[in-house]
Amino acid sequence: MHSTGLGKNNNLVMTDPARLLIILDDWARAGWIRWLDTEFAVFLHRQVPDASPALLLAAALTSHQNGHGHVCLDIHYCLSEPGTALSLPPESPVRQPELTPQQLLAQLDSAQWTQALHNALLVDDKPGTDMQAEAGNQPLVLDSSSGRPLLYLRRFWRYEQTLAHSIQQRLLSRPDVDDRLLSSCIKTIFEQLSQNTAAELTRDCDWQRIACGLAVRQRFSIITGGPGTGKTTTVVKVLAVLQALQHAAGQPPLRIRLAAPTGKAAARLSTSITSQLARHDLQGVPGDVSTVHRLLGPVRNSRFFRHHAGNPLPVDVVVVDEASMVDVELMALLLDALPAQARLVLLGDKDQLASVEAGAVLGSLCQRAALAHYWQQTSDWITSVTGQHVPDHLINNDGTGLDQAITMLRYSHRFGAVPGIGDLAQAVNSSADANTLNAFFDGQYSELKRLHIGNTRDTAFEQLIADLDNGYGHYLSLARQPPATEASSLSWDTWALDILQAHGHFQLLAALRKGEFGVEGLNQRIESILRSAGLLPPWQERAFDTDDARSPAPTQAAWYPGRPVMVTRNDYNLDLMNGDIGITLPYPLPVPGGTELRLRVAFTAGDKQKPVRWVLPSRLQSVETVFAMTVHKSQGSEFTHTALILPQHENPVLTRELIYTGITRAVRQFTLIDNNPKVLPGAVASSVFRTSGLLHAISGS
Ligand SMILES: Nc1ncnc2c1ncn2[C@@H]1O[C@H](COP(=O)(O)OP(=O)(O)OP(=O)(O)O)[C@@H](O)[C@H]1O
Repeated sequence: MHSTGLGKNNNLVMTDPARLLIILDDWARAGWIRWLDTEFAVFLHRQVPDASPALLLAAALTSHQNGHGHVCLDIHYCLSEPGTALSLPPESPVRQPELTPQQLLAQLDSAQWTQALHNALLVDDKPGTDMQAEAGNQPLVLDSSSGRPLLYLRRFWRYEQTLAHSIQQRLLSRPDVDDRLLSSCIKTIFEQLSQNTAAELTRDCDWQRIACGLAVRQRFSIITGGPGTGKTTTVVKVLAVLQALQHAAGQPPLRIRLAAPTGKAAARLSTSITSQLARHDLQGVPGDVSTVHRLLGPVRNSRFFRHHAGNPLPVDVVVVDEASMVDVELMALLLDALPAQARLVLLGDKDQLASVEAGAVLGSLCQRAALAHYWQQTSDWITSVTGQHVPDHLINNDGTGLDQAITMLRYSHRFGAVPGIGDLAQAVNSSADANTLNAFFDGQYSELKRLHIGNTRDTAFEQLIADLDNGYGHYLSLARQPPATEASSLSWDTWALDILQAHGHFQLLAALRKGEFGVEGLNQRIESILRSAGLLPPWQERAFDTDDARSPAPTQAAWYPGRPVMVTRNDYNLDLMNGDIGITLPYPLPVPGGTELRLRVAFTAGDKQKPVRWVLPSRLQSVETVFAMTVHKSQGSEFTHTALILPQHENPVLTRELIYTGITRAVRQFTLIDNNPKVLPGAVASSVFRTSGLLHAISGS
């Protein structure tokens, strides 16, 4: 076993930078932090050799926090609850370090640590405002303006300031809107498009109308709500109202762009809006949705985009769906590229897992959404324009300007026939206890099932996976009935589209990556289950070259018909986005003397002329098998039947947000697979706390 060689001198670590670096090295070897985090501290030490160990430790932990989705290190939180704040121990540590971060942090107090951060060469401790942000050149920024010392890498601090400044500006400069005209347009559009379900008519307050009014009234607004609360339905009405106002004013139609963070989420929004457009004549409301990256225009082989403050997007309105998945950098770049006059409407579920990258922007902005905090004058305006009355307990004259721009939709229309899924998600969200959670699976809801399995060799698990109606057997049976080799390319495309659609029928989600209950172990196990069931070809180990089955190519060993893969990195050359799912299938290709079937990966292309893109497997640089998918990767997707498998032991990765996100991916049926009765309630009791100074930067000053 590796030893740091420090022996019992651990109490000297905080007095000697060299010893601290040895400890950081040990943490990286133990898999508790990344090498990048350790290297960052080493780099700073080389630049400024007299930087204190406490500062180097803070720098490494700030970098570690960025890797866990936080924009900064919250000094107080880190000292008071180091395990939770730093998500340590990690999901699958290599080993226990000689001295854990928790033990080392116990040697520090907040005043001492903050004091050690005052180093003029490395830390900017008077960062001022966004406008002066370029002035400092220290790599770290200590922002104490909220009363809590927060340590940032300068890059992230600048993104947050840019965002805060831009949102503030938009909130301050409202567009000119004639309230009487707006009121009449809302009335007309809602009457024209309303489904008028019994549920809708019996509720006291129609939040969708309120959301519509507030989104039209401002240049920045957020519509948040759980699954099926009508975010998409509402935004279509917002856009229809905006175009109607333009029309009434004799102005040309607004230039509207719709975007989502992943290709999959973009396709889902496009499908939803297109189906509404098919039912109603909505002039000027587009059905095309692009990814946010594509909207900004990526410049090949660089981190830059064509659109930025110097070359703004030619738009009047931008709508971003699934905004909880947009990280602080991308959101800052988007706001930067948006003309000052344009409206931005963010849609998303504030309770879902945040982006994997640093910065839970939507979650931070919507922290106060449940209680609305509308001013009396906002409430009066809402009543006069939309006819709705805001309940008294949601009115608060101490609300912020940002509060006035946020609407939370509170009634789900999605789960009418399958209320168990929505009710369970809500119970998870409100931290229900073990008994309440268990009661959901006692048979009262046919849409909720629970499998207790000790390991993945359990027959019940095997049956679930291979099931022909509700498991992977569904799409794989279709995949085993290809058209005739000589059939038209349209027949092959139609077949592939049916399979891609059938694949969305069932998905197994996992919380972890490693181990028997992590996606890696599960993918192997599921492959072998499906092979034994005769649903996948038997030649697992034999290499199957993608263009010639007779010449094995070791690097391509994993390709076989039926293999589902997920793209893990945007590939602009192939026009595939992170999160896109393809299925490996045979495809007829001309060869001398006839036609032969070769393996290709079929992706939905979203193009009526060419609905399927058939990609040569070897061209796919970053893909992984996706029989099991992490809950993180499942965001922005939904599946008719979703199964969530939990590990045998509690783990810091398991949080309320993760369980909620997993459950809400289910449309008709949800199956929980677990064994240890403590794991579900333990996860539901622990919530992700994303440290960020964004809310204070917008509203606190
Ligand atoms: N006011 C309403 N009355 C009746 N049905 C509604 C209403 N609003 C939305 N729906 C229906 O509820 C379903 C979900 O709506 P929608 O897709 O707009 O919700 P969402 O919040 O965008 O969902 P998701 O979180 O899944 O993206 C749709 O079938 C829609 O037609």
